[in-house]
Amino acid sequence: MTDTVSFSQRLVKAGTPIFNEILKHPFVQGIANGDLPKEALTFYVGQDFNYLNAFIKVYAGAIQKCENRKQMSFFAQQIGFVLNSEIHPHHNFCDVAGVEYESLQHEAQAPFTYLYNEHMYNAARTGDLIDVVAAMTPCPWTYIEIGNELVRQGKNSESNVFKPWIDFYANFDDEDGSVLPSMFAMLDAEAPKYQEEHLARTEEIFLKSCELEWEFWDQAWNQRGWRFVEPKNTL
Ligand SMILES: Cc1ncc(C[n+]2csc(CCO)c2C)c(N)n1
Repeated sequence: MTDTVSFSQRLVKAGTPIFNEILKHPFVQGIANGDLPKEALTFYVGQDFNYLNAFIKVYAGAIQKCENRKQMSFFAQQIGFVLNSEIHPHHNFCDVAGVEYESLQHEAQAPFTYLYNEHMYNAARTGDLIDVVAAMTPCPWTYIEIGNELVRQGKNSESNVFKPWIDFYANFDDEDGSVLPSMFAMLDAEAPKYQEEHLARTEEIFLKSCELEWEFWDQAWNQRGWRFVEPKNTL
């Protein structure tokens, strides 16, 4: 019976309690209800710009672990996508906050941005392809699920200032070449090569990224910086 559950389904099942907490988070509820403080929005965009730069570099690290051109072209396409398209939801937040996007592109890295980025870099440095993909999957998985859930709840009405953000993620896989199905397929193709001991560690990598997604929202909601250190801005 357990054999019928794919590895990606196992990860999604394990991550669902964390995803449910993400949905309840006041920042995500603020997107749903079209009401977020300017400070939370600008903090989020400044940190997310930094996160996306790391995400692109982790894709480059994943390319080094590929065994065929199909996998390589998927990651290469995603690098282009993150560079060119992920900026749309950022512009939505900036427009609502009334700030220029360019003014938020040199923010110092906050603690959970650092932790999440380093978590992905570590998977790319020390793990196999399955481990890097496991570290990266909660990013599209949770955002696409948030978008879909908010559309199901009818939150993307014309009156919601965050309609463009919700629609962007709800329609995500139509626009950019099925990132989530491709990542799930890669996880499922790699998983049979490993013993349970390795897969349990891969699951932990996935779950840590899920938890760091929650922390990323929470960090922006509270504008949480370093306690004692004053970090330098990114160049
Ligand atoms: C903290 C954080 N997590 C996820 C996303 C969403 N996201 C970023 S890149 C990408 C495409 C993957 O190829 C997606 C869905 C975000 N913006 N910030």
